[in-house]
Amino acid sequence: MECMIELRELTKRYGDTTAVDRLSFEVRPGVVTGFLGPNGAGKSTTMRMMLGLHRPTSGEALIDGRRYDEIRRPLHEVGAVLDADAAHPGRSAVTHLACLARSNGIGRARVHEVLEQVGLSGVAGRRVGGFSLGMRQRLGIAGALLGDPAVVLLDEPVNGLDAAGIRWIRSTLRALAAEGRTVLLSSHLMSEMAVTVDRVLIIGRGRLIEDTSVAEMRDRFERDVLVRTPRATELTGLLTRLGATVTSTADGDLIAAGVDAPAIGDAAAAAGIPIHALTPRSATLEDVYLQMTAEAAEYRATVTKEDP
Ligand SMILES: Nc1ncnc2c1ncn2[C@@H]1O[C@H](COP(=O)(O)OP(=O)(O)OP(=O)(O)O)[C@@H](O)[C@H]1O
Repeated sequence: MECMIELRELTKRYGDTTAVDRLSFEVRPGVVTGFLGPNGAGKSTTMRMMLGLHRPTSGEALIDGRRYDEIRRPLHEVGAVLDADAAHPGRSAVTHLACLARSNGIGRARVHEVLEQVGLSGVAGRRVGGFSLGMRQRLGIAGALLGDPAVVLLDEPVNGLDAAGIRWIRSTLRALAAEGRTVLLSSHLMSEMAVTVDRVLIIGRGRLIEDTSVAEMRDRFERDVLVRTPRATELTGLLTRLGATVTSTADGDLIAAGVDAPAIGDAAAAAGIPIHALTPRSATLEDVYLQMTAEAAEYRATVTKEDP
């Protein structure tokens, strides 16, 4: 079942625009991976190349070592939701899935299984046109799961969903990953990704900026430590000698950067200085993400400005 996605120097140019620029990364099974970047970063173009819908200018996107067009029964290996509105509005959910199943040699029993899995059994006979965005998104996922694929790709699945919808997507994707599947979803919003994914691949202007875990990202960008002590002057001197940059707040608390909380606690204990509070303050993931992608976003703003 385990199936890896591998991009090798994947590149797509449209005239003068390089939408995807020598992108190389791996997406591993068993975890939920987020594919993040500002609008226009190249996420959709990359996903469409993975699915054989766009031909790369150069490089390749491989799923389990093969290009999408070399996969014999694609729906059984890769399930994708690129657009929540892919189903015909006049059709019922069950008819939509039954057509998809039939054209891929999948039995009708599986249609009912996936409807059950996404919680749409009760509305299976209703017209898709009357579905909410959340229901359409569930239907899209049901279609992607029809062939019991090892790889699941979703383009902006949480876009526009309410809190309950996001929670449902999150638990569904986690369950799929826990079964050993490779799950990749794109988004331009870090805040939504932070609670949904384990790993993040961040791109800007078609290039890879970061390939890391959400936990690492939080740790790496831990900013400073707030310290409360009745002997602030003494502790400031001590921490400065340790190489920290220390400032004080209007309340008399200290903000120390350049040393971590355990080092501050140990130094204070060794010197017999009481500590009343010791709070590491991390930048929010959203801050970090915006900082990382600022250059790409600025570039876009400039390009837009220059457009007639
Ligand atoms: N068919 C096309 N012809 C010309 N340029 C294109 C085409 N498709 C995409 N682009 C350009 O390629 C770049 C990447 O677009 P893409 O849609 O892949 O970004 P994205 O990260 O998915 O953005 P969003 O978050 O807005 O969906 C953009 O600059 C876009 O204008």
